[in-house]
Amino acid sequence: MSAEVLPPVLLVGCGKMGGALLAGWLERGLSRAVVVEPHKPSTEAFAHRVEVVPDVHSIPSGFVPEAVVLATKPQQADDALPDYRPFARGGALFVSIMAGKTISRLDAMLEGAAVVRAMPNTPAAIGQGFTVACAGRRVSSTQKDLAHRLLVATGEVDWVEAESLIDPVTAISGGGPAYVFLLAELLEKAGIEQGVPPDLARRMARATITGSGALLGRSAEDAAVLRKNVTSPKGTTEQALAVLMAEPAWPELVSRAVDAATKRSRELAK
Ligand SMILES: NC(=O)C1=CN([C@@H]2O[C@H](COP(=O)(O)OP(=O)(O)OC[C@H]3O[C@@H](n4cnc5c(N)ncnc54)[C@H](O)[C@@H]3O)[C@@H](O)[C@H]2O)C=CC1
Ligand SMILES: O=C(O)[C@@H]1CCC=N1
Repeated sequence: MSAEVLPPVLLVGCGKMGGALLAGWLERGLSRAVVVEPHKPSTEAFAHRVEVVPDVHSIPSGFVPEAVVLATKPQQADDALPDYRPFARGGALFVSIMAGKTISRLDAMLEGAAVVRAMPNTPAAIGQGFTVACAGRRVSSTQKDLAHRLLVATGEVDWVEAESLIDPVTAISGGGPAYVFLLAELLEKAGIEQGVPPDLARRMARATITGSGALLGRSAEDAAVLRKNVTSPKGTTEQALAVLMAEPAWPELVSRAVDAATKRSRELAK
C-alpha cells in the first residue's frame, strides 16, 4: 500500500457525482470505502470493490472513516444527516458537495463537525473535473489536506476563503457542463434543420464541442482570441456571431442564466 492511498471514507449517496468521486478514489487507491446508497443499481459499477449498505444503520460497527462525503441531493439531506452525528463526534471530516447547503447549516445539523463545502462537476467522471472548495472554521490543516486529496482525485481543485463564492461557482463550473451539452444538442438540431443527415449532424456537433474544448484547454490564448481565429472578416461565422451576440442574445442570456442559478443556490441554503 503506497503512502498515497486514501484513508477510510464513508460515501453517503452514490449517484452521478458520488459515483464519479468514488471512481476517482478507487483509481488513486483507497484503503476502505463504505457507501450508503438505498438505490442498489447505482452502485453496480463498484460491486466487490466497496461495501455498499442501504442506510446509515447498516454501516459495519467499528468502521471509523476519516472522511464522510455527503453526495445526496440537498433535499434528501435534512432527514438523513442527524444520523451521521456519531461520525462528527468521532472527529471525521465532512465533505459536502451538495448545492446550497451552507457550512453553518451542516455544522448545526451535525452538532459541530469539521465541514468542507465543495462544488465539483460531472467531468469528474473522467478525471477532468473542476472543483472549488471552502473549509469551515473547525477544519484542521491536516483535514483540509485530506479533502484536497479526495477532491483532486477527479481533476483540478481550487480553494476559496469566502463561502459566498460557492453560489456563483455552482452556477458556472458546477452547472456549466449542462450549458455545453445544451449547445451540442442545439447544434445537432440546427444541422438537421439545414438538411444534414441526423447521424452526421450528431457527430459534427459532438466533435465540434470536444475539439474546441481540447483546443481551449491546450491553448494559452484567451477564448476571445480563439473565437476571432474562426471568424473571417465578411465570412460565414461573422453572420452567425452577429445573431448570437446581438442584444438580447448570448451575452445577456448567459449572464441571466448564471444569475438565476446563483440565486437558486442561495435559496437552497434557506
Ligand atoms: N450532478 C451534478 O452535475 C452535480 C451535483 N452536485 C451535487 O451533488 C449531489 C448529488 O447530485 P447527483 O449525483 O446529481 O444526484 P443523484 O440523484 O444522481 O445522486 C443522489 C444519490 O443519493 C442517493 N440517496 C438518496 N437518499 C439517500 C440517503 N438518505 N442516504 C444515502 N443516499 C441517498 C440516491 O439514491 C442517489 O443515488 C447534489 O447535492 C448536487 O447538488 C454537485 C455538483 C455537480
Ligand atoms: O443542478 C444542481 O443543482 C447541481 C449543482 C450543480 C450542478 N448540478
